[in-house]
Amino acid sequence: MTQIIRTVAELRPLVRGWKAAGEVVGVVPTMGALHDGHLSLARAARRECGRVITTIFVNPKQFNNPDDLKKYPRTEEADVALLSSVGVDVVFIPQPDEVYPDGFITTVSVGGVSEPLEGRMRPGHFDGVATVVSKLFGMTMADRGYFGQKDWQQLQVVLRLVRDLNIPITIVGCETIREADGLAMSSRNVRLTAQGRSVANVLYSAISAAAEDIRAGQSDRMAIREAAEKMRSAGFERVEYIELRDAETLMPSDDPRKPRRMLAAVWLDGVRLIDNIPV
Ligand SMILES: Nc1ncnc2c1ncn2[C@@H]1O[C@H](COP(=O)(O)OP(=O)(O)OP(=O)(O)O)[C@@H](O)[C@H]1O
Ligand SMILES: CC(C)(CO)[C@@H](O)C(=O)[O-]
Ligand code: BAL
Repeated sequence: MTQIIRTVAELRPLVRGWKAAGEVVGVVPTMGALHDGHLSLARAARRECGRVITTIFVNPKQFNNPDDLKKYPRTEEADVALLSSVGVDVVFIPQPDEVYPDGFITTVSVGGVSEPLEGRMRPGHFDGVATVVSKLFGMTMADRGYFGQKDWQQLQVVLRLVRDLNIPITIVGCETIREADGLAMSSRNVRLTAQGRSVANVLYSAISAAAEDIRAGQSDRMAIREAAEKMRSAGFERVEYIELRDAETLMPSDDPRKPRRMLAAVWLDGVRLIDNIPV
């Protein structure tokens, strides 16, 4: 039976009971509007943990764009049904005034890895993420936290956060789940027009081809330029960035012996899409 819990006061005794019984507790933080990408995290948690909590909270502090926050899809009832089908124990839906009560003034800010790419394009975004994730870890007292590789930089920020602050949780990074044509699943995909949706997969196919070309010896810069060109010809309004970075620090890296990641953010139909792949 999946239980919906909306307050920390109700959640805490339940989790304390589980822990006293020796159960491992997993948490899957989300902002709702769930799709198969989220459910894959919940399924991984279900396989690996005795108890699973999925949190749904649209965190205002991580939206640098008020319009994006206003338009963020909210589908609570459907989300709870999907999580029940995966066998999640608790859907925790904290209320904004409990997460950020009057007088709340603390910000958790992770240096370095938060700064480039998404951090530069969405000022304040990772402070918002690091602050709410720290709170969700504290509220749920989970032993394991599940995050998607689709938000690669976010995953690296969270790994750094728990290491630097000695938060007693193991972070698990789960593979990106894609539509049949390769488009990474995202709650924002529903805002694409039919025409936009029909070309959106060019984001993944173009960066995949670039990664392949780099592995075959083409220069990083040339491969990236060709990928950007493909997206523009497919009708993308804007290629915000395509970068090849050190997979962990997200700093520029031209050393192919170290794990690298190609990360991109683009605009299509007024929707901002991101994706990333190993190189
Ligand atoms: N396609 C996916 N594959 C694997 N994990 C995913 C996928 N999409 C999202 N996730 C993960 O699910 C968690 C919650 O993400 P979130 O609620 O922001 O969903 P989203 O679909 O990425 O939404 P958004 O469009 O806002 O980026 C994050 O850890 C995120 O990385
Ligand atoms: C991790 C997260 C739930 C924090 O609000 C959010 O950034 C997300 O959905 O990826
Ligand atoms: N998936 C990361 C959350 C966000 O875009 O705000």
